[in-house]
Amino acid sequence: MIGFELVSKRYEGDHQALTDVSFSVEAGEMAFVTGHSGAGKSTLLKLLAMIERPTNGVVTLDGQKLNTVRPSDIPRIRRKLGMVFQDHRLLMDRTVFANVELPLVIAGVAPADRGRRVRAALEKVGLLSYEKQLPGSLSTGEQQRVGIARAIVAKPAVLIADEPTGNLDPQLAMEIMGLFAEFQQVGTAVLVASHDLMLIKRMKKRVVVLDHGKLVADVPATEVV
Ligand SMILES: Nc1ncnc2c1ncn2[C@@H]1O[C@H](COP(=O)(O)OP(=O)(O)OP(=O)(O)O)[C@@H](O)[C@H]1O
Repeated sequence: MIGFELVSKRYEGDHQALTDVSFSVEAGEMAFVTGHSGAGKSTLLKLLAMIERPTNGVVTLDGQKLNTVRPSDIPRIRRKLGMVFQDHRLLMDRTVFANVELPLVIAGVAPADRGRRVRAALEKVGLLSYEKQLPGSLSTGEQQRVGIARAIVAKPAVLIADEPTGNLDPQLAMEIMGLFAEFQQVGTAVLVASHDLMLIKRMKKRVVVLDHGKLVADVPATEVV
């Protein structure tokens, strides 16, 4: 579902962020990508989201090579991808409902279908009764869950998250990770960048470790102790 084959990324100014990274994540699999600050975790996710392009190597999403995608095709391919950010990036002047509905509007889903799907996503994250509220009236953890509802409302094949629990307390962080694990169980490929090693250990999922842009370990879920 997600494939990296000898992927390197060099930013302008000669900064080598990733070097020859190869791994894949299958449908129904969840993996963490971890490593020190600056190790290349965000860059890896940005390549999948087509926010950045690799300098070398091949990135694939659902069998499609992203290297040769034309700019006009990017929105269509991005629909296969749900993205969650640490700072959730919600529209603060729109209701919770409108925020979660946005990907469906962009995808051209008929208004009659949107309400049902938005409510299903909000129910999944336990926020059904908040639909008419503005994000500012919600707690940080609740706002993060709205971001997750928005990421999954269009039923993406792949879910990626960049430090999604960065500013949450440990209990909430576990709850959010539990939600990701649920999506894995229904067949979504889930890739989460995090430097929270305690949390990663507790989740007992596969762990891909980056060090200065190189993949230095790929620990299967069964070997996470
Ligand atoms: N747009 C950019 N231009 C130049 N260099 C960049 C750019 N984005 C990232 N880098 C550099 O690439 C390296 C990898 O950055 P990246 O953000 O992928 O790391 P990270 O592992 O996500 O770090 P953190 O945990 O601090 O978010 C860093 O040294 C960073 O300074």
